[in-house]
Amino acid sequence: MSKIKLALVQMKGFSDKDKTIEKMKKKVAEAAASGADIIVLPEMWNCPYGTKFFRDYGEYENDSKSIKELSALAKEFGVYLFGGTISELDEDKVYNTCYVFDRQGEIIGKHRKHHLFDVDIKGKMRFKESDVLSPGEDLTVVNTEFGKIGVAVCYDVRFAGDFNKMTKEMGALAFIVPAAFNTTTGPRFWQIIMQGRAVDNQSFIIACAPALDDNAPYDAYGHSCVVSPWGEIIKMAEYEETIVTAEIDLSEVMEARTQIPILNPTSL
Ligand SMILES: O=C(O)CCC(=O)C(=O)O
Repeated sequence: MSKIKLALVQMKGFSDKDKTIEKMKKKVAEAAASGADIIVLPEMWNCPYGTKFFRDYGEYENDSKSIKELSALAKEFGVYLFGGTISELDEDKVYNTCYVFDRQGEIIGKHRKHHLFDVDIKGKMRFKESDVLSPGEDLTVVNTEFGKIGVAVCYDVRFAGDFNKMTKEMGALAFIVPAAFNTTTGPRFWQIIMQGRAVDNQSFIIACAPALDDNAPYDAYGHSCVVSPWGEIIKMAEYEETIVTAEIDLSEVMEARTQIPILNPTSL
């Protein structure tokens, strides 16, 4: 079984988390109605994007309304749900965490953002996630009925070596990237990075981002996308709310890797 129907929920939230959770439920129902096997949400979908919000919006895993709702949705619609990210509290630490649910609503993976977005772009933008967030330690590849899928969160996508390790050592055939690029770095880097990771791993890249929201403190770039192992943009959204659907065939990964054997160069 190599064909997968995808639905990426490019949404914006409210400052009221409960209201955002209700909206997310409607969007996931809409995505499921498209026949999706895998539904993906954006980075920090239930929290305004900013270091001053992360702790307040955080949830402990064993008492998390967001996780309960995501699990129930995965089960109700019988889909894999890559639950974007939420702010995860663990003792005194805060992580930016993606939970992955199978068709029964069980958690099959959890990825804590590994590389924190600490940048100082002169005259344009300063962001220091490490003021509040702690970095995750691990790379994450989950097992699905379709094959192995790597998970990375936003800035993680810039680290080509990690992706290469997930491909070569951990068997990833596709990557799901909940992200929230911004209108400063997005226009310059988003597409080229997504195509870069697709081409250098000969894998599908599936990236889901929040929609741009004039009322939010952070200017999200949107542009959720699906890129093929050949680097083709199969689908890419613009800035507005939308659900990006696409059907991909994982057999293309092995075709690309066989025809251009960069991952196993001694095989020729
Ligand atoms: O890498 C970038 O340019 C943006 C990353 C980002 O916005 C994030 O990690 O939240």
